[in-house]
Amino acid sequence: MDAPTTTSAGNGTSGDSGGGGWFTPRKAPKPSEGGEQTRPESGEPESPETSEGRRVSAIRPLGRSGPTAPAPENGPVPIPEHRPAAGPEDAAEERIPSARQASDSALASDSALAPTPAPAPTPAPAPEPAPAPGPMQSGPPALSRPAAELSPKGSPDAIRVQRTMAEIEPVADKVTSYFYALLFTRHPDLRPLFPAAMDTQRDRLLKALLTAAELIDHTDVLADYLKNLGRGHRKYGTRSEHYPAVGECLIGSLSRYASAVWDEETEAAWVRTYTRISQIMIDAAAADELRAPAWWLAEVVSHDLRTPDIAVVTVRPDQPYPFLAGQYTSLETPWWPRIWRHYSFASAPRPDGLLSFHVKAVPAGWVSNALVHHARPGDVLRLGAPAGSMTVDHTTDSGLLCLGGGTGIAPIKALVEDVAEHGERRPVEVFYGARTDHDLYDIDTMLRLQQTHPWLSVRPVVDDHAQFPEAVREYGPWNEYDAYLSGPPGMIRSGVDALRDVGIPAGRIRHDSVEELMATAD
Ligand SMILES: NC(=O)C1=CN([C@@H]2O[C@H](COP(=O)(O)OP(=O)(O)OC[C@H]3O[C@@H](n4cnc5c(N)ncnc54)[C@H](O)[C@@H]3O)[C@@H](O)[C@H]2O)C=CC1
Repeated sequence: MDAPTTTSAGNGTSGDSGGGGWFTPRKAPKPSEGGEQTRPESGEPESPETSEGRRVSAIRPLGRSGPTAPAPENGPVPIPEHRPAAGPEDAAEERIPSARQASDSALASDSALAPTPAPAPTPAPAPEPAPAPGPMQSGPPALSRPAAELSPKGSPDAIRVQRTMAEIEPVADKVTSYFYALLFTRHPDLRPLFPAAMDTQRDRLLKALLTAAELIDHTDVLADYLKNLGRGHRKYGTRSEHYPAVGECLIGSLSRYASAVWDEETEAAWVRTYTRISQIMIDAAAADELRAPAWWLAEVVSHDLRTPDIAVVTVRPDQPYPFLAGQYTSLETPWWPRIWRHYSFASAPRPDGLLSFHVKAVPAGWVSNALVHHARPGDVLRLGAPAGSMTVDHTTDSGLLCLGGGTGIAPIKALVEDVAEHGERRPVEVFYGARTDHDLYDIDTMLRLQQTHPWLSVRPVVDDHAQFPEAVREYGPWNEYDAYLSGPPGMIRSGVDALRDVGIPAGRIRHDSVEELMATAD
C-alpha cells in the first residue's frame, strides 16, 4: 500500500491503538547491506507438430468439428457436456489473471494494494486484467465464503466493521473516489507511488483493505496473504510511515459514507482492525528487507515468438533470484512504469539462473503487448519477489494431476521439471488445454518431457467450448493425486468443480487463483 500517514495514538504495537488514534509503526529493522533465441527449450518446432514430425494427438470433445488431427493414441476422449462456459473475458486475460478478473483482484495478488494501472499519455490501451493472484491452495474454506457467513457472531470489532461495510456497499464507487481524493490531496508525496492513471483498478487498494478488515477475525488465514502483500509492496517504494496516511484516509472516507452507523466505537474498531492489518504487512516487509532486495533488474536475453501473440521471454536477473517451481513473480516493463503484472516461472530454477515467462498479448493488455511485441534482448525489466504456493510437496509421493490451459501451461511445465529434478517416480498426468491445435504452442516441449520421463503422461485437449477440465473424468482414478490447475479463471472454476466431483478433496487442489476470496472481496 502506499501511503501515509496519520497520527498515531497507540503505543505502536499491533492491535492496541485503542481507538483513539493511529498507531505508530514499530521501527523496522535496518536493512542489511544489504539464451537464446529462445525458447528455453531451444530447437523446437513452433507448430503443434512434434520434433519428430508427427502431428499432435489431441483430445477433442466428441461430436464437434475442429481442426482435424490424427486420432490420439488412445482415441478421442469424449468430454461430458454440462459445464457452463466462461465469459469471453476469461480467455482474454493474461496471468494476471488467472485468477482474477481485474475487479476481482483485491486480495488476489500483491498488486491489490499497489498502485494501479493508469491510462497512458498516448492512446492507451485499456489496462490488462489484473495479474493472477498468487497461487494458493484451493481456497482456505474460511476465505471462500462471504465474511458475514464466516463470522456471524464475530468479535465486536468484526461486527462493527461488517456493519460499516453493509452501509457503504451501495456507494462503493463514491467511497473509492473520495478515498483516493483524500489520499492524494492530503499526501501528494504519495501520488508518484501510483501509476499515472488511476481510472481503472483504482479500487484495488481500498478493496483489499476492506476485505481484509472484514475478515479480521480470521487473521490466521489472512496472515500469509498479508505478509506476502507487505513484502510485495516493497517494490512500490512503500514505507512503514505510509501506512498511517492510508489508514487516516480510509477512516475519512468510511466515516463520511457510513455516517448512519458511524460512532466513536466504530471508529475505534476500524483503527484497531487497520492497525492489525498494517502491522502484519509492515513487519513482513521489514523482515524481508533483511534478506532480499525490493526488486531485481532483469535483462531480456531472448525473445521467442511462438505464435503471433505468444512469446517466451527469457531474462537474466542482476542478482540471484531464488524461487520454487510453480511460483510466479510480478514484472514491470520500462514502457509502463509502475504497472506490474504477474507471470509464472515457466521452468524450475535453472543452473544458469535464467528465468522464462510465457506471455500472451491480449487486446487491451499494456504489459503483455509490450512484452510480446516490443521487448527485445537487451531490454531491462524489473521483477518483484517470487510468490505463490502452487508448489510440489516433496514430502509425499502422491501423484500429480495437472491441468494447464493456454499459457497456464507455463507453471505446469515448471512443476514437471521440479519432479524430474528430484528424481522421483511419482506419476504426473498433465492435461494441456487449448482452443485450437495452433494454440498448443508448447506441446513440443511437453511431449519431449514425456518421452524422457516414463512417469509423465501429457494429454493435449483441444476444445473451444470451455469443457477442457471435463477431460479428466475419462481417466483416473484420481483419489491418490494432488491436483494443480493453471489457466483462465473460468477454467480454474470449472476445473475445481470437476476435480472435486472425481473425488479430490479441496485441500489437495492447488491453483493460482483466489477466486473464492475475490468473490468475497467483491
Ligand atoms: N502466462 C502465465 O504465466 C500464466 C497464465 N495464466 C493464465 O492462463 C490464461 C491463459 O489464457 P489463454 O492462453 O488465452 O487460454 P484460453 O482462453 O485459450 O484457454 C485455454 C484452455 O482453457 C479452456 N477454457 C477457457 N475458459 C474455460 C472455462 N471457462 N471453463 C473451462 N475451460 C476453459 C479453453 O477451452 C482452452 O482449452 C490467462 O488467463 C492467464 O492469465 C495462468 C498461470 C500462468
